[in-house]
Amino acid sequence: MAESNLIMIKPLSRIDPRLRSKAFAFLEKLTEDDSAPGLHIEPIKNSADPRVRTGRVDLQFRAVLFRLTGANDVSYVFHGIWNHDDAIRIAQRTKLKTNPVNGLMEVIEATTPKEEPATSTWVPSPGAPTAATSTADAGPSPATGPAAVTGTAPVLGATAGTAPAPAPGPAASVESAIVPTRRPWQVAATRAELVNGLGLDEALAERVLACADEDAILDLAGAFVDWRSNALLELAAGATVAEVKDRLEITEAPGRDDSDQAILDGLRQPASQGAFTFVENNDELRRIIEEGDFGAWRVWLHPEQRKYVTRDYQGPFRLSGGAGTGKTVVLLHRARRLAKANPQARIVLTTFTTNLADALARDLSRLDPDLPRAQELGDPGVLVRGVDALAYAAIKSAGSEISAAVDDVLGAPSSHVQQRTAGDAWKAAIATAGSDLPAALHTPHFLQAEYEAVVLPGHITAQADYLRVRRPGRGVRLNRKERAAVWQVIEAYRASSRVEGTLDFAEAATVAAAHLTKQAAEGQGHRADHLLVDEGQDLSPAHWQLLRALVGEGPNDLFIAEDSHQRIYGHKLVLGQYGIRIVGRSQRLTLNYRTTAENLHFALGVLDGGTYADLEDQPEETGRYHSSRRGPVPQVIACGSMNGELDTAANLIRGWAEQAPQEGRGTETIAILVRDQYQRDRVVSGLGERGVNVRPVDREAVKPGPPVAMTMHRAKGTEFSKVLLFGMSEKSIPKIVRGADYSVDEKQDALLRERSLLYVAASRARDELVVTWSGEASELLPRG
Ligand SMILES: Nc1ncnc2c1ncn2[C@@H]1O[C@H](COP(=O)(O)OP(=O)(O)OP(=O)(O)O)[C@@H](O)[C@H]1O
Repeated sequence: MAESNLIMIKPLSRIDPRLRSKAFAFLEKLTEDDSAPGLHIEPIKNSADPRVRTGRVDLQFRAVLFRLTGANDVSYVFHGIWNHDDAIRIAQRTKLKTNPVNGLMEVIEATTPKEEPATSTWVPSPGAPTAATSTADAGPSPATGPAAVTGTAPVLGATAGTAPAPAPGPAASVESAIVPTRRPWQVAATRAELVNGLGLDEALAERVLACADEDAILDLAGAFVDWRSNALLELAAGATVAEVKDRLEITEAPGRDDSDQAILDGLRQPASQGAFTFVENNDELRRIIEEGDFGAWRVWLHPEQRKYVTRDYQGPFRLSGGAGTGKTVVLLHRARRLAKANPQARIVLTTFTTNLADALARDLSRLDPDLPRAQELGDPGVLVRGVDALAYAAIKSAGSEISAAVDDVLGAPSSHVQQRTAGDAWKAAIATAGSDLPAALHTPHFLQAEYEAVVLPGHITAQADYLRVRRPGRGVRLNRKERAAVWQVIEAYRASSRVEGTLDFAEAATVAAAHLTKQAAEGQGHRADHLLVDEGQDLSPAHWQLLRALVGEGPNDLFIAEDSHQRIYGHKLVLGQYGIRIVGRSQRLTLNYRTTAENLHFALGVLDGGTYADLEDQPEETGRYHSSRRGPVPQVIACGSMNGELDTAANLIRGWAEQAPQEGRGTETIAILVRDQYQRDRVVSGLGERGVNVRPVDREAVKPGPPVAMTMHRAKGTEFSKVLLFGMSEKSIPKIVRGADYSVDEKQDALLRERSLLYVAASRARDELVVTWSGEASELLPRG
């Protein structure tokens, strides 16, 4: 009996649900004893690679594998499962090889069996994807075969078919020309650099140079499973050969032969681990098979992601990246890496809302169900909490000692601060004490922003201090009289909260930070060793003060994931002002895993016209991001009336829901996103009247069942296969942007947040995106 290792290939690991249990049983047996008679592990006559084997999954299906003999053990590379005849043909033609320049392993398909594999000719297997309509069941699988298992030129990442969206209802006109798709492209490298520097063979280099537009190079990238897929994607995004090598951590390793050991060595390089993984045990194998492509993030990290997971930093680090570039995935893996390295470490993983924190907690369990989890702030293990929940936990654990911090921040001691201030408290304070306020400042929005950006962070408790405080980044200038008027309202607000025994969220975070800072100054230490922050762009000054106070300065103290294009709450700020000095420790992820290139292009189009700065106040550019996947161009549909728009939506959702089972998905992977709860409920009832059942989602998680409707804010952190953005008319832009009562700066910032909100919403769509409105279209929609 001979145990063996198993190496799974990323895109081929998606196995038709009907074959999952058989595939698992087969592979489990293979790792226990590859000579077990039921497996029928057999070499193939006239095969291009003598290492190739087929194995019997059941009467109809065969697995194709490669057997590698290392110094001490045997490993199998799992290539895929096909119908018997296809499997034999693929096994005859496919070969593993070591790249002569960089030593990485490659999967090559020979044009004919036993012919020296045509490394110089890329040969798509029958039915392999060549255009935007690549689907998960491309390849030689029969109708009953494994939809996800393709030929040697499989599709990367496509999880659902890309059938055109069902026709819109009556009284609607499709404005599909809004999004240009084909963008001209030219490789930023010479032929010699591609061949001698990167390691592409001559023919592939030729094909790369011949690609005239983005579609062509993306299609070419999708034809490979090994390191070349990511390398071509980087080239598609405009990288030079030096940049590709740097991002994928490709080093030169000439002289490696094609021996089994050389191939195994090549497989262990970071550039290979984005596509190949050594399966650790049967539990892991089961999860890889069961989760298929949806669990790919758990197993196959892009070399850049891996770098940010494993590297140590001597202080705060900032990882930026557009929607869907895998920032959250990095955070989850990094939390796990830190917890495994030191089980006693107190690791806090936090984000802006409770919903997002719940999603992080669920995904961390998916990543590693056995990871030690902390229940309370200060316990060893990983604690996952929303940032406001951290503040309240710190306040609760302080007991009556919190009184001094309340005094410090608010100017009067109190330990009765567990309740939250009512949402309309600023309005009430303006009504009580706002008579001297100029009209432009007469808004709860302005006062809350002033309070959170200037008053609380500075621990200002007296009018005299407010009158002379610096107000960087606040836009609106205030003279002395205006400041006095603002202060009167702030005092009224504080007085009312004092009577009620409440704190608002920003006050709670500031008070908690003050308490923790004092404790640390008294030598009582900090509550956490490592803090990992998601959605950093949405956090307020008080949050950053709290986070800085929770963890002492030191190695791996703060790791911040953020995307300033997705700031939909709060105001722009600069981290350095809150004791978080990044200086030179920031990097960006650019490969979008979630959305198709077409949807990404649309989403990025929404951002045009806004100017953005990151958390270090550096300009943030749009347009750097690229996607590995292709799909239909988003449809934008103008409707004559609300009723017409509802008819269109009903048609569309009905059609998508019918397609879902054929595409192997539940209907809850379809979402309608709207601007607010009122509209959400209106859509749900309007569709109900048209016989289409849609479930409104609020705070709860999305569960298997009918399509869902939710607000664009709630959609943050989620993703769906198909998304309808409903009601994208000019009227959907809220009053603060249109109304006369607001200052120019406030309006501009609010408009920027609206753009970001639409960008967030559009970037939730993995496969298909449709946008509808009635009346006048929102000015934020991209124009063709
Ligand atoms: N290495 C990977 N392999 C496969 N899928 C991945 C990988 N990394 C991320 N993904 C998938 O891409 C999608 C987006 O990932 P993630 O949520 O981490 O991105 P994000 O940058 O945090 O996005 P957002 O800013 O929009 O929240 C998820 O479906 C995730 O599973």
